[in-house]
Amino acid sequence: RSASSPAKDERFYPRLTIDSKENSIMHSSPHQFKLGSLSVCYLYSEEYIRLCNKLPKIPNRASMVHSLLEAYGLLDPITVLRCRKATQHELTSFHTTDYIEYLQKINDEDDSEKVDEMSQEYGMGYDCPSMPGVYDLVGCVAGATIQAAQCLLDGTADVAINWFGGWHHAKRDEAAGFCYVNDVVLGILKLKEKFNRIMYIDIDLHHGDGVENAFSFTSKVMTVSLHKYAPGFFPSTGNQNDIGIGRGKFYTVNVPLYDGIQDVQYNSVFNRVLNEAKRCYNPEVIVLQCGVDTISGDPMCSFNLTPHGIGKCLKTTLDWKLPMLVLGGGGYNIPHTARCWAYLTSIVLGQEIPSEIPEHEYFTEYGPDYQLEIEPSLRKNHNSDEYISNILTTISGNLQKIPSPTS
Ligand SMILES: CC1(C)CN(C2CCCC2)C(=O)N1c1ccccc1/C=C/C(=O)NO
Ligand SMILES: [Zn+2]
Repeated sequence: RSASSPAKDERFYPRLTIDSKENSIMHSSPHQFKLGSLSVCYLYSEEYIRLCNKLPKIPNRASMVHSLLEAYGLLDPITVLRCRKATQHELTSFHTTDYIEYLQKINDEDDSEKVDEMSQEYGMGYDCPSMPGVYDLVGCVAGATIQAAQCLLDGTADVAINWFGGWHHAKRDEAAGFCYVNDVVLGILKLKEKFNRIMYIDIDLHHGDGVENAFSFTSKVMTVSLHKYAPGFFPSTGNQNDIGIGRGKFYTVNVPLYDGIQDVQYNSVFNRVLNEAKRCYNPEVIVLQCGVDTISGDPMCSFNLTPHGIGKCLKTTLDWKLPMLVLGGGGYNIPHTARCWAYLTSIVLGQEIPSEIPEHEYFTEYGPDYQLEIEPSLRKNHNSDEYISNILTTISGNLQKIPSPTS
């Protein structure tokens, strides 16, 4: 135990027993996570999956993710929790009552013309089409992430997973960027009931603006976002000089990147920034938004990562042995998104899974290779080494200004 951090409860450390029967088929392969088994919970319900399936730009994605996890046997060692809907009171711990009551009003309205009159006021429109059942969806997404956070508060899990959450753009009083509710903010507010220093890490292609805005004034939550930053690219915020304000100054970290970045450079940036942020901030709990619209083959066609590279980021944070809330996010090549989140789940479990996609209901979607691995594309990388080095210097300079805990 490092002297600086108070003696931590055993529950938050991975138990180093090797339960050979149900868990962790251990191989010595190089990328194999350390021996040991974490207690992991996963939030799910039929209604939740059905509602997520209806989202216009990611049809059926929730079912494909869930089915692949099942097919690989990844849910066997996991506590699968049926998620409940968030209450209006829970939703308004971040969102305005007006906005939540608006969602309730349009929930049963399927005459989209009538809805569209009110829509513009609450961010509903092209990016966030109003859809029947939107309040039910919002309740499930938020309820699942809040429940996942509760597992970490109770210590009933070391890692809590909600692959159908991670909607990081929603604002308190409006939908934004395809996000109707900011379940990430709601989960962090739940964690704040017990933890004093929460680190939010966002590796989605897009800047985690909604979460950053919610906590830019406080040092209780450090937000770190790595994302594409280019003129006109949504949400067009999150440059390296965006570092938080007031008491939150230096507790917002942004790593703006250009198209074409691949695993090695991305992992190097991630490890440098996150290990320094951890050393300076000494977080008690981690929230990781794992949007995978950064993968080669995603229609966003921007970054050029593979599940292996994203997996290395997850391993870096798992090695800290802190309780973790793991969320989904973007990912518009649906089979690739399922491949990636299945692979990340296997890393959390320290369980090796075969490259062959197992037979299951959506098997045909994984053609023509029917393999788990994804190769990088042959695309130019616009991130020069000097650009990266300058960004790292700036960020390191800012992190050094965080008062050390003893002061
Ligand atoms: C509507 C979708 C979400 C889908 N999409 C592409 C992908 C494939 C088909 C079109 C977008 O660019 N979108 C967006 C449109 C406007 C604003 C934001 C987003 C995406 C946000 C995001 O991923 N945050 O993490
Ligand atoms: Zn995204």
